[in-house]
Amino acid sequence: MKGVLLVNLGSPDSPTAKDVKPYLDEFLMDPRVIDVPNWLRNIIVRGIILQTRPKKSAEAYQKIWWEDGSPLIVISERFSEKVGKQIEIPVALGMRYGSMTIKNALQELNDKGVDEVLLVPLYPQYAMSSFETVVVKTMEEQEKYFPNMHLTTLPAFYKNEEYIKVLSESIAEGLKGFEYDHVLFSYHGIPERHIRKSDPTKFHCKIDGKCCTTNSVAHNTCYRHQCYDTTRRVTEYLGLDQDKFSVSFQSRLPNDPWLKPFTDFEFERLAKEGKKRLAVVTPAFVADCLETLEEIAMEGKNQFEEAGGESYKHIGCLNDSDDWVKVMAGWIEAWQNTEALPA
Ligand SMILES: C=CC1=C(C)c2cc3[nH]c(cc4nc(cc5[nH]c(cc1n2)c(C)c5CCC(=O)O)C(CCC(=O)O)=C4C)c(C)c3C=C
Ligand SMILES: [Fe+2]
Repeated sequence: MKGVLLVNLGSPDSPTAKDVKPYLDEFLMDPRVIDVPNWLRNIIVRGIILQTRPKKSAEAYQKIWWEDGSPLIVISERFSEKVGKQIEIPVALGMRYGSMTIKNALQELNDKGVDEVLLVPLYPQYAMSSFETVVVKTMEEQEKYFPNMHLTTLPAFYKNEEYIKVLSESIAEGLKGFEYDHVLFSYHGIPERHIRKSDPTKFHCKIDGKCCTTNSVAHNTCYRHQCYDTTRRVTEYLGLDQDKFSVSFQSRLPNDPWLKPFTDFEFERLAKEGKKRLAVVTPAFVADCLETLEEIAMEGKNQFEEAGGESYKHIGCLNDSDDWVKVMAGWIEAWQNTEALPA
């Protein structure tokens, strides 16, 4: 029997340093997130980052936490429930980090008699620190605990026409009635090294301003290309002029070189260039979370206004909107009936 496993990143159990610390430990000790030798990751994460970050992160989580819990988790649960109501096969929700484990979600499906699973990493673009780690972890759990299960993975859907349409239309809706000079497409950042590591050709990705627009098989796993391509498709759909939008990358850690331009620097640059009315969209996320609600909607607004900006709007993610639920349910039904996966 067929079933579906939706997976997102996960959140701490509560917005306290006590609960944020083990969550960050699991997250940052993932070799696909901090990709250095084990001994060095131990020093960086446990010896340095976890000494101060849990308190700071907990404070940020407190600002966005909902009565029902973490926005990312609550929204993902609502989405999963709505998708479940539109299709005929079981759906389970798991998180890569934290207490809503992938193993428990697979167990839930197994208990319902599911032995053919469609794995849906809830990330539009491919990165080794998001999409890939979900796939690898799910395969490990499946092989260890559910050897009779068969897994199929839904590919990163950044260029799928239905996704682009639903994303573009939700952005258009968010822009309605807001007079803007500029739309900033802010994607989660990753270290530049991850781009080169994920390049199967080992020579295409140079991050030189040309490689992301020169055709290559490397684009199948290139986060930077996929972010720019999402932006190109959405702005074409919306008919936005080239000088009305730009791309940036947020949420970096203070280690290696990360993808540029940085979102916080862009707030300043745009305000100083006279783009006083700014809309910000965050298409690396399908559900609003700490990175969108705190870093963009709250901190970003302050940064932009301090730099001279006058009006600012964060346009929320697709979340559990009916149109997005319909798109996901359609993909699942296509796989259920014909094994087809969205292109
Ligand atoms: C697009 C998806 C994501 C990628 C790629 C990604 C890479 C990445 N993230 C960190 C470090 C942190 N990210 C944190 C929060 C966070 N990250 C994503 C998504 C991606 N991360 C989401 C959805 C969230 C929010 C989770 C929530 O509960 O709402 C955090 C925790 C918060 C903080 O302390 O800032 C860290 C740390 C790295 C190092 C990385 C790539 C190498
Ligand atoms: Fe992150």
